Amino acid sequence: MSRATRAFKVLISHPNVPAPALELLRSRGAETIICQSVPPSRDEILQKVPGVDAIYWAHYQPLNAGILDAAGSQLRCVSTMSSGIDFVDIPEFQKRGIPLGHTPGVVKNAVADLAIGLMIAAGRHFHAGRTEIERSQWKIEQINWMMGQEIRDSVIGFFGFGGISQAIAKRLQCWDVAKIIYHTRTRKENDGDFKAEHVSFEQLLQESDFLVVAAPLTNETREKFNGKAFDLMKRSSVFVNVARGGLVNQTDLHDALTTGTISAAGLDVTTPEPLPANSPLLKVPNCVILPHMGTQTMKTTIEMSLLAANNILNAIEGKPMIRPAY
Ligand SMILES: O=C(O)C(=O)CO
Repeated sequence: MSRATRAFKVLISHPNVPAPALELLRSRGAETIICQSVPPSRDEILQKVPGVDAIYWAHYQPLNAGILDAAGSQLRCVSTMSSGIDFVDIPEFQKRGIPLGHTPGVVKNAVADLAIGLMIAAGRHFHAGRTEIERSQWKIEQINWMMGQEIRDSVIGFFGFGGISQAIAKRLQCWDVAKIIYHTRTRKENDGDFKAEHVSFEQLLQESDFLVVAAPLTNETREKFNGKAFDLMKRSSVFVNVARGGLVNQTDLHDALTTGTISAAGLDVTTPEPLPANSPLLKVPNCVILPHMGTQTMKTTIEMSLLAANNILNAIEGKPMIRPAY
């Protein structure tokens, strides 16, 4: 056992946290108390959390005062196993001075791969094409059928230019794109590494052939992509969201897709999640929808799980978390 600490208790909110993360915690003195319900049950968490030293939050349900109160005043730290932390009441953590960690960075490659998949799937009408086969409407004899948007010679726009956007931009360096532009509050110093240009939000909307959303959900970004925004986009543009459904007004997106205001959308995230099977968005042929699986590769999931475990171990050992959330 390396750098053994006194025994401490960690509540693990989900039974499927990868074994390497559990083994790491145990090798450093943790007693792991693992919730067994899938999806996680708040009742089970509330029953098991009293008295723990740390909480390993491996799902997206609200993490707030109710959980912290139930844990008790001995609680020393919490880490989510996620990059996004929009479901966490951060002011409550700050008020109590409880260190909070999360797992950005390690998610970027898997999400970038999936984002490019969505750009192509939406831009080249994968879902509409499949639907036409099922409807026996295969019209290959029509030269202008299923015309899509190529990545080559396109302006690629990013809303947010953190790790995920930069991983996409890095991949696209050899795709012969016309230009890479992005909108963030302030210019990113390393944007030259990606030959990317900082632009206003309006310019991003007006110039992008593909507009990729990869930014946190905050009060400032909530429903940033609404009817007004879609109206400014090109009619041929492809909208991709790999961040959070809450950045988009989904009714307005539905209207923009069905009225031809924009050409297509590729979404890994929606509101709500899970998206109900009768959602009108699922009936829109020019919308490719995935069930929030951006990080669903074993490699990335293990990396996320180890980072969350190391956040906790650092805090327990009195060191700064590797990826503190505030
Ligand atoms: O890590 C996150 O926040 C995710 O949304 C994973 O897809």
